[in-house]
Amino acid sequence: MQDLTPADALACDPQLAAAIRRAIDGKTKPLGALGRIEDLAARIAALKGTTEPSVETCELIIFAGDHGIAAQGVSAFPQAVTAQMALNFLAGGAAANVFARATGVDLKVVDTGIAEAIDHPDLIDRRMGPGTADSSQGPAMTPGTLAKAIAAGRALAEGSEAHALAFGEMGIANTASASLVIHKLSGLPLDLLTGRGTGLDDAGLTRKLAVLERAAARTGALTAEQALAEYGGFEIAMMAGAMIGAAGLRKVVLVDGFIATAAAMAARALEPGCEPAFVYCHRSAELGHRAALDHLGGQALLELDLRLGEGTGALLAWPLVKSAAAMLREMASFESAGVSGKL
Ligand SMILES: Cc1cc2ncn([C@H]3O[C@H](COP(=O)(O)O)[C@@H](O)[C@H]3O)c2cc1C
Ligand SMILES: O=C(O)c1cccnc1
Repeated sequence: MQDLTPADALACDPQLAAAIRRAIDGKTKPLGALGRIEDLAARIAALKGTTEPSVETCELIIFAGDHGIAAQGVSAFPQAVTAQMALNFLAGGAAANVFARATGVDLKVVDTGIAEAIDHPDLIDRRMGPGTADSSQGPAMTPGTLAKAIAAGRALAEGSEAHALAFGEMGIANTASASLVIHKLSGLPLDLLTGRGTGLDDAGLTRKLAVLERAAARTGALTAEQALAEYGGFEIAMMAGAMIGAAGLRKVVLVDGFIATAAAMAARALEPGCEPAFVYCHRSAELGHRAALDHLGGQALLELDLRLGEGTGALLAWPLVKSAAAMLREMASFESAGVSGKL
């Protein structure tokens, strides 16, 4: 990999950190009264390198791709749903479309490798192939394809004018892929990371865990590149690249649920300097998300028992992110408003 954000490039200098804290504490409110929105505002200001950050526009990029491991019966839904849902996104009818409209976010859909190719004028074609290979049998993709997927994701993020980028995904069986990637990157046990996804019953969950344990046993300790090539999806790899690209431009990265967290963990392993750009938007009800977030030291903004993906949790958190930045930029200080301080 070349030309990545240098480690610590996004770190905030102590003088600016102190100025941001003073600016927040000087606003017309009791000290700390905006709670975690203050912490969020401080992080955004540090990322943007100013006490008055502008974070007013957001775009959601949904990466769709299929997974060979779906053939092992690890999802409650058939693979055809990936293509069908991609068409639903393009027609504006999915949960992500509705939330994007409600929160004023532009939405793009990328084909990273849907099994059945779709012809639609608004679909962005970054096909790496007709889905990954079955990672319970061998590597999901070659190192060359992985590099192409990461580069494509970076370029997409770098081509966006939005101040913040949210990333969503669609890919039947991608909770299986995410569990394997997180397992290899974190060392957390698979049984803590393997959930019901789209709604497997008890027998289905037992089968899924057995498939994932077999798949994981094919390999030993892996680098982040190896973990993504062995077990990733095209959409997870492209999302990881997009997260690195967005962070390199100091865009706020809105990290969605379990699958997006797998991409964030990989992005952070590939480029540790990108972490300050990440806002963990919600904690998914998918088993394993809590453990993955704890491993990353990330505290999710929302806990709504969502377990959908598509970027839905990131979209719901966007008004919080936008409001936190606006607070710093627009809210009066005790001094400017002539409000008396604490007795
Ligand atoms: C109709 C429908 C819409 C979705 N939107 C997101 N997902 C979510 O479910 C899938 C992951 O779960 P699993 O690993 O169990 O297949 C992904 O496509 C994810 O985005 C959906 C799933 C379905 C069925
Ligand atoms: O949290 C997620 O990203 C998720 C959970 C279940 C199914 N699809 C996605």
